[in-house]
Amino acid sequence: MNLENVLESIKPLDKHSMDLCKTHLDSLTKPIGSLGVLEDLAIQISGITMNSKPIIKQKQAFVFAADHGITEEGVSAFPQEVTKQMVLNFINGGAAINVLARKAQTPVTVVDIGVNGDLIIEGLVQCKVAHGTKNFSKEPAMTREQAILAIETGILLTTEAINRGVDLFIIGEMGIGNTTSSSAIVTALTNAPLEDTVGCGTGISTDSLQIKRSIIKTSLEKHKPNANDGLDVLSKIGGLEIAGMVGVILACAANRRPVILDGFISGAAALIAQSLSPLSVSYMIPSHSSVEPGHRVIYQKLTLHPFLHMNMRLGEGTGAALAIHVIESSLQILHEMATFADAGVSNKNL
Ligand SMILES: Cc1cc2ncn([C@H]3O[C@H](COP(=O)(O)O)[C@@H](O)[C@H]3O)c2cc1C
Ligand SMILES: O=C(O)c1cccnc1
Repeated sequence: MNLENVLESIKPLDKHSMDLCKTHLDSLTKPIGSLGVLEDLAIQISGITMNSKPIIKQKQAFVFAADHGITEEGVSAFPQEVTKQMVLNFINGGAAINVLARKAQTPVTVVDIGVNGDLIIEGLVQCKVAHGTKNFSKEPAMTREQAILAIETGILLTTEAINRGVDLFIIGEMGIGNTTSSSAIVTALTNAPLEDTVGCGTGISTDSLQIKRSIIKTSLEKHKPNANDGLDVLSKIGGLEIAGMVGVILACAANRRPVILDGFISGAAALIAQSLSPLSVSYMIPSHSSVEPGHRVIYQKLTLHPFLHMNMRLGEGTGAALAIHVIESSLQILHEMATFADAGVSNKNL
C-alpha cells in the first residue's frame, strides 16, 4: 500500500466493541473504573481491533536509524558516528532497547533508513533512503519524494509484519541530532515557544542549548514549513527515521493494530502522523513522559496521557518496551478476572 491508500484506509475506532469491553470490565469484581488506565487501555485496544476481548500474541519493535546533517552545527553532545556504532550495538543485542525488549519478549528489527555510511551487517534491514539528511539550517533536510519513500518504507515493513501475525507494535529510533529535528517539528506544528520545545537531548550545555534554539528559530524562518502539510514539515526539517516511524503509525492505524509511542522523537513522528491523518491518533498508545520538555507539548497536541513517569530520556523504543508490560496486564485483567456473578460477590451500590 502506498501512503495515499493507507491514509484513505484509516477509520475510527469500533464503538460497539468498546462498549462491550466496558460492560465486561464493569462486571468484574472491583468498583467501577478502579483499575484506571488498565481499563482505558483494554477499551482502546478493543476499539482498535474490533474485538471486545482482544488477545496479543506477537509483538514487534522497529528501531529506525538515520543521520542528521544538522549535527554540523554542534547541536548534540555526541558525534555523528555514534549512530552507526549504536546500530552495531543493537544488532549485537547490547543496547538498552535490546534488554528491555527481551524482557518484554519482543523481537527488535533494526532498520537502516538513512545512516551516513555503508553498513553491511547481518540482521540489519537495509532500506537506506539517503546517507543522512542535509543540514536543515542551510537547505531542506530532504525532498518531499524522499520523505514519502521513507514513510512508505515504514508502511511496507509494518504490513509485512502484520502478514506474519504481529498484533502489537512499538517504535524507536537512533539518530544523533534528532532531538533538534524533533524540536523543530514540534515548534512548527504547535507554535509553542522554543523554551517549551527545545531541550538538552543527549546532555548539551546551557550555552549549546541557546545555540540549538537559535538554529531552530532561524531555520523555521528560512523554510517556513506549512503547519497544515505534515509532508512539508517532515521534508524541510525532519529526519528519515522519523519518517519511518510515521509509516509504522499510519500502517498500524490502517490495519487496526495498536502502536506504542516511545519518547520525544517518536512523539514528533506522531505529530506528523496526526497532521496527515487526525484519526490515526486513536491507534496510538502513549507510554512514558520524557525529560525532554517538548514531550509535554506533543502529548497536549495529541490529547494523550502518558502513564509511565520514569525520568527517562533515551529513545530507541525503551519507554514503549516498558509499556508492553502494562498493556499485557490490562488484557490479562480482561480475560482472567472473575465477575461478581462468578465469584459470588455482592455487587450493590449502597
Ligand atoms: C550512546 C547513545 C545511545 C543512544 N540511544 C538513543 N539515543 C538518543 O540520543 C539521540 C538524540 O539526542 P541528540 O539530539 O542530543 O543527539 C538519538 O540518537 C536518540 O535516540 C542515544 C544517544 C547516545 C549518545
Ligand atoms: O525522549 C527521548 O526519546 C529522547 C530524549 C533525549 C535524547 N534522546 C531521546
